[in-house]
Amino acid sequence: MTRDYAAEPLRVGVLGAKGKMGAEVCNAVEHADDLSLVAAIDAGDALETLTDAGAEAVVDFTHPDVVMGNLEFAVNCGIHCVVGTTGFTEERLATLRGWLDVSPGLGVLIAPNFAIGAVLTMKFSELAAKYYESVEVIELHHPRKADAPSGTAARTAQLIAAARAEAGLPASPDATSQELDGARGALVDDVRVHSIRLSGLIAHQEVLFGTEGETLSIRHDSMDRKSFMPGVLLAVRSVPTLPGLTVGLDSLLGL
Ligand SMILES: NC(=O)C1=CN([C@@H]2O[C@H](COP(=O)(O)OP(=O)(O)OC[C@H]3O[C@@H](n4cnc5c(N)ncnc54)[C@H](OP(=O)(O)O)[C@@H]3O)[C@@H](O)[C@H]2O)C=CC1
Ligand SMILES: O=C(O)C1=N[C@H](C(=O)O)C[C@H](O)C1
Repeated sequence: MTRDYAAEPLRVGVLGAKGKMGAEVCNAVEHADDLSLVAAIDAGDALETLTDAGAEAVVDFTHPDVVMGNLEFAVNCGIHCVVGTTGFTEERLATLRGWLDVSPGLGVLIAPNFAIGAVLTMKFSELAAKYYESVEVIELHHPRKADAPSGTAARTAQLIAAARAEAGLPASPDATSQELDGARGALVDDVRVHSIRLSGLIAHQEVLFGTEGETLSIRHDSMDRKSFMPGVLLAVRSVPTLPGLTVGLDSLLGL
């Protein structure tokens, strides 16, 4: 029998519930009439709490080191997953697809960034990429962030690099021949990415394009973690009807 989500709220569990994002997600789910928070789990808590509580979907904002274990448990238990945690390499995505192949009907949605403006920044950057000979990405975050570059910056660089490759563009021009280690940032698929960590910041990104006589800057700023919540709630409501692996919010936003 098909589950009628309109008649009964979707039962949601949150992993990383005491963290900066997890606490915000718990609050957002609690305030949504069509969702019910049935489990709030943090480090040291048993994952079985999810199944005991009858969770139908789980949201993971934990840590790159633990997210795969969490997802393996949830997928094995037939729980749909929405994932904001970073650290998803192609290898990890392939592993996930393998798990989902034997779990028909189950959905996992992973988004490097749930803020609408950040999703648009990635899309706009992908569109602009083929028109400029130079590009560099700067991401700026709070100093408690574990990973660098950010998942968003890595994804942005990959999208730009793919668009440049398709257009037949070579690497951005750069005459640097003497470099203090790290001064030119990290290379992600041939695109330079620079990571700033600064107290007072939350999550920010600027993509700089340049060609003869002009530059284009595309910038997004999340000044409050509430900026991620509309995207997270959209993903939670959508994931039960999105079987398989979905990466990014683009398709849910009609992009
Ligand atoms: N996609 C997006 O839009 C966004 C993604 N992120 C990403 O989300 C992740 C979390 O970010 P943030 O909330 O800032 O980080 P926090 O460190 O504030 O929160 C993570 C929480 O997860 C807990 N945790 C650790 N291991 C487990 C586990 N095995 N099971 C359950 N909980 C666990 C941590 O506990 P403890 O501290 O005790 O280890 C902590 O409370 C990061 O990867 C970040 O990059 C962040 C913002 C937006
Ligand atoms: O750790 C964070 O804070 C953020 N992490 C995500 C990332 O690495 O891209 C999303 C956003 O930038 C905030």
